[in-house]
Amino acid sequence: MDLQDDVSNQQNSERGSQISHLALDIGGSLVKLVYFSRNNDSRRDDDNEQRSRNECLGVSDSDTCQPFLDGRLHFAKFETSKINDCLEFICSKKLHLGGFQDCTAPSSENICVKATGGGAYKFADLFKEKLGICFDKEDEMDCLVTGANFLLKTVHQEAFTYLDGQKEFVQIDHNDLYPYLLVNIGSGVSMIKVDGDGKFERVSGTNLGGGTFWGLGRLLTKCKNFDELLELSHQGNNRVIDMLVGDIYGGTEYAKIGLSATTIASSFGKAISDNKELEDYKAEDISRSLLRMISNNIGQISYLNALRFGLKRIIFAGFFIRGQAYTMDTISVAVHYWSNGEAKAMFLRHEGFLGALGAFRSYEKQSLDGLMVHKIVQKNPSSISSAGDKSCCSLNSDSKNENENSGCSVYGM
Ligand SMILES: Nc1ncnc2c1ncn2[C@@H]1O[C@H](COP(=O)(O)OP(=O)(O)O)[C@@H](O)[C@H]1O
Ligand SMILES: CC(C)(COP(=O)(O)O)[C@@H](O)C(=O)NCCC(=O)O
Repeated sequence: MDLQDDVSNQQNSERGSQISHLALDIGGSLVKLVYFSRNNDSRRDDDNEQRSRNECLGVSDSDTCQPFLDGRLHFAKFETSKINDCLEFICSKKLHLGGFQDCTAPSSENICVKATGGGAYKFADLFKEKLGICFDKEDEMDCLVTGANFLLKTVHQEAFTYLDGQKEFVQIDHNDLYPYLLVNIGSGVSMIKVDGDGKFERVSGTNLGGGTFWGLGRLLTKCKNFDELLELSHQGNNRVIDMLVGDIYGGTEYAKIGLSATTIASSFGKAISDNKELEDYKAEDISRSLLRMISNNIGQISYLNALRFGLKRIIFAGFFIRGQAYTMDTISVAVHYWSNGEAKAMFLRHEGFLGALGAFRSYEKQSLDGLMVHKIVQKNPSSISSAGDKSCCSLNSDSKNENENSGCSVYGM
């Protein structure tokens, strides 16, 4: 089944499903949306559609929930700078009204949607004006932690390590989950020591984050979008621009302090002596260097914070990572190198949706509409397949493309 079939299945399915509980995470770079659709139990057709969709997702029939419990989480993201696309999407799907479809519809000024991230404050008036909804604001750090704990506890094969091109899923014992360091690499970076559900402390952060990579990359390479910049980095060679220990030490290592000749001594350092202008460098090499610089730096600061609190597990999330092999490898190597192999870097398949998932979960705290997502997931992890609006993939690990993370449902980008 190709993507198009899948999308039309999805659309048919949405016609027969009840959409509810929209939650938003509006960050400095991206708006992330999560919403839930419960399949309409009275329609047998939907059973078949669900079945064929599950086949396409690699979810076996036996994994399918009973229709009355059955539901799906949908994920979507938009650039924050194109917030109007997001408003249009919500409006076209009536996501903001979804939770009330079966009840007497309240007047729109009573409709509150869970929202987190800085944009929950910045864009509150815009959402009120355009959609007539108000934001029920949830704390960003709280949501990140709730989202991370939710994924780690309930989604099968969510966390994995990535080293030397090898991706290995980690089965985390629920009783041995805490403490860990959560490093969310969004526009900026937050480092949070997590000790339990709702028990956490933001211990550090850095302003050299995903926004820095994308911002500098855009200026230096003239790339038009983030994916293009990432794509370029695949073909680049950072050694053209980075100053290596060998460049300083005449081709040899600095063995006394354990630095090999190929260690980067100074990111972008070669540019000071090359007598070259920006145009003389290839965009690929600039992108590679930049990606390495940011990833390395975050890996190192994360390790130092893990060391500070004696944490062995560092979980990296945020859309900067984007399931990128080179990014994950660089971060992992940095953590491994600095910790002498003591600490472990882990990544999440739903890396970019922690905040939105956390905001979504806060509906449950208020037990709205008897939402039983948690129970559904517990009962059957693979059945909360995430489906998007242009593509569809599963929350389980059977994704056709290993690198295709759960940010699978990408709409409007
Ligand atoms: N399509 C995209 N457009 C812009 N940035 C992207 C995109 N995909 C990934 N990114 C990266 O992800 C970062 C944003 O990550 P995210 O976790 O959404 O943070 P925020 O909450 O600050 O928006 C960007 O700064 C950029 O590095
Ligand atoms: C301010 C933020 C929490 C906002 O989150 P974001 O939109 O970047 O996901 C984050 O950008 C951050 O933690 N910046 C680093 C600030 C610092 O500690 O220096």
